[in-house]
Amino acid sequence: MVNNAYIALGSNIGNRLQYLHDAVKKLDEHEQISVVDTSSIYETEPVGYIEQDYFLNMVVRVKTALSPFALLEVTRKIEDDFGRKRVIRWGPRTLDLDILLYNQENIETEQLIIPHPRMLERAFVLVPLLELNPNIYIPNNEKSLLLIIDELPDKE
Ligand SMILES: Nc1nc2nc(S)n(CCO)c2c(=O)[nH]1
Repeated sequence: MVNNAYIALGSNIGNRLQYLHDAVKKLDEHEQISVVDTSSIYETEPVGYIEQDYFLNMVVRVKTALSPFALLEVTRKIEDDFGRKRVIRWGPRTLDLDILLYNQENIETEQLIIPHPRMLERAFVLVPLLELNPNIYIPNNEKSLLLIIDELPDKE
């Protein structure tokens, strides 16, 4: 059974573009993952934590035979391979991979929550996601994503 998943990538340290490019390549090189679509790369203002450098963000669509948990292990390994130190939660990072959606499933466990719990608050996720699929369905959400983006609080 081939599954469809969307993964958000972000980087705001070092050669951000190279990190994103290499991470997408690593995903695609995995024998049970193929990257079938990649969004544009967006420069975005950091949200969440204190002053950080701007991020480069993108979203990719993958086809995979892996379970959500096996896919999570692969994304965590790629983050670690790129020297992602989870020193400060929400702090600067060489590379961040977040599983956004997996088929149209709802998953709520300690290690993994899908749909990603903060994705509807993040223009840096929703905009590239809509680029890939303007009609994307997000489980447990009935609101138009464009309306959600419009209503996101501006940086004060
Ligand atoms: N613009 C932007 N802000 C962020 N804040 C955090 S935490 N992150 C890491 C994603 O979890 C980002 C990000 O990727 N982009």
